[in-house]
Amino acid sequence: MSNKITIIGSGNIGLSLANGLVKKEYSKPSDITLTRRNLKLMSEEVAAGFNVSDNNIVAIYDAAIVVLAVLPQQLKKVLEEIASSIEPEKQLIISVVSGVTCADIRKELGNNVQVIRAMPNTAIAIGQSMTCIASDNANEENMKEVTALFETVGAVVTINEDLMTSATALCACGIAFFLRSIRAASQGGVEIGFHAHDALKMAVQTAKGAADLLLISQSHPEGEIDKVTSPKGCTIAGLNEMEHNGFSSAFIKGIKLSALKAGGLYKEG
Ligand SMILES: NC(=O)C1=CN([C@@H]2O[C@H](COP(=O)(O)OP(=O)(O)OC[C@H]3O[C@@H](n4cnc5c(N)ncnc54)[C@H](OP(=O)(O)O)[C@@H]3O)[C@@H](O)[C@H]2O)C=CC1
Ligand SMILES: O=C(O)[C@@H]1CCC=N1
Repeated sequence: MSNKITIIGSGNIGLSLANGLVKKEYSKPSDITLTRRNLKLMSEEVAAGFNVSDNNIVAIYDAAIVVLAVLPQQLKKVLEEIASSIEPEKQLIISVVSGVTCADIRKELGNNVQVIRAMPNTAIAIGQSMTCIASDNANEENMKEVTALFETVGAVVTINEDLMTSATALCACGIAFFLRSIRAASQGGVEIGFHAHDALKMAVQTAKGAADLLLISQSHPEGEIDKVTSPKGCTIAGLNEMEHNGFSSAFIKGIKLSALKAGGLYKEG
């Protein structure tokens, strides 16, 4: 298999993937082709070293892997455009498009095309993605190859395809949820006396420490919380106030709504 990768749709996630693969030395920029319709909107700095094209058919010509990274409502047109140029024996499709099944993609590209869905998040740009992958027809060799690709840029979990919209909400949208919680913490910090840049730095490192406690110690969040909450102390007072205001409930409801929405994006068009 050649090592050429073509990413159709070089927006937020397409570019993040390309940058992550280069940063972690999985690919050379010259082995990655990025496409978009409005090339003028891609700055020279962003495009540096990559092949860029506004012609999807030419761009996929010698690619071993074709990554679909356009919006769900833009996908049908792309699939119709590339359908007769895809070579199923030589080319593997990876789709990061939310709410579109492997079967939906094969309906346009043909039944003998192997399709793997991947749901990364934008931390892929720095090699810290949580990526879920699923397929209903890819062979073991291709699943292994795609697992290895995404493992160079973060952690990978293989899931059943019917859980892909849930993975979208928890992991891909999840980045935004955790970022907002860090922002909220920093705003609280400003109210209690810190300058904004100090408050943000403190909130970010505290969030990183909390995540690393779970990752490195393999412990449960409530076990770690119990270690912080002194009896009659200030932590439990703050935590309970947050819960009285619906903190966990708001997070859970948000994740459920995102999952619901993620499932309908392709059909909504
Ligand atoms: N953003 C995220 O964190 C994540 C997004 N996803 C999924 O990835 C997909 C892309 O999302 P995101 O990167 O945020 O979206 P963006 O809008 O940032 O990127 C979409 C890109 O597709 C390009 N595009 C549109 N039509 C075509 C076409 N016909 N041929 C080639 N390129 C085209 C657009 O450029 P132009 O208009 O110039 O053509 C744009 O660069 C979505 O399906 C989303 O659900 C999945 C995981 C995480
Ligand atoms: O918001 C969205 O629809 C996309 C999918 C997951 C992250 N961003």
